[in-house]
Amino acid sequence: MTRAELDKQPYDVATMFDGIASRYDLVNDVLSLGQDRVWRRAMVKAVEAYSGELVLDLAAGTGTSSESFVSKGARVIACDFSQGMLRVGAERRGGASRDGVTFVAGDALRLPFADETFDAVTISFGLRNVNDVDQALREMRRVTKVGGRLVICEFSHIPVELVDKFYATYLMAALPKIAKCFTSNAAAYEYLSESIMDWPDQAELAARLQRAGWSRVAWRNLTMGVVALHRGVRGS
Ligand SMILES: C[S@@+](CC[C@H](N)C(=O)[O-])C[C@H]1O[C@@H](n2cnc3c(N)ncnc32)[C@H](O)[C@@H]1O
Repeated sequence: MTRAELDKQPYDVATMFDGIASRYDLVNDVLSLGQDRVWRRAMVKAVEAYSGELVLDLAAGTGTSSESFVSKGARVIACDFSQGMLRVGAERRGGASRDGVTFVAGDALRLPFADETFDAVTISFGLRNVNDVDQALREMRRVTKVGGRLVICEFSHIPVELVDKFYATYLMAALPKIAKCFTSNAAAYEYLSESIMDWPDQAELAARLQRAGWSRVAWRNLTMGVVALHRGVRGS
């Protein structure tokens, strides 16, 4: 089975997610010990999507990250470049456009949307998998309305050294073994661990948001920094 490498070639990333799509959400719940639900609730609060707003959930996968926003009355475009993930999401919801969520195939590096389309843009556990993070941050800004907001939910780093070492051991030794019990593509979960370890820390990601033109950049840690929520506003 295919796994991506840390150079994140788009074909390898899309094929890897095609291959794990059917059990993706189940394995997430197991590996995060249910914490993913806590992180998603925090994400909804951070985005504060109001009734009538249009939200882009980029790298939406099966749409699990998108569903939460419609409960607040917003409409969501769930965009991803893995046909397998989109298919599982659409089948589960009974159609590609249902109850406020519309699945759209698209690449984060060349988004198929006009300038200043969305009130808010979100990306959950997706940015780490993108081949050119800075280009994705610029593209997300391009499609956000002036005054609109960006919220990124992504794995990050624990600022307490001892706890971080323990977490690194879980990631590199235990996580792929546990994943093996639930999926036929354990190699995809080796990639997950490696890509988390390789990902920039909170301050560096914030600096990259600023360089991509986002204003009022800030972040907050969830579960001691296992995950961080970064936010920014399109100023002009
Ligand atoms: C870990 S999944 C996250 C799915 C969902 N957001 C969630 O929270 O469960 C990462 C997703 O990023 C998508 N992805 C990676 N690079 C992409 C790109 N360049 N354009 C669009 N989607 C991309 C993958 O296809 C995959 O579905």
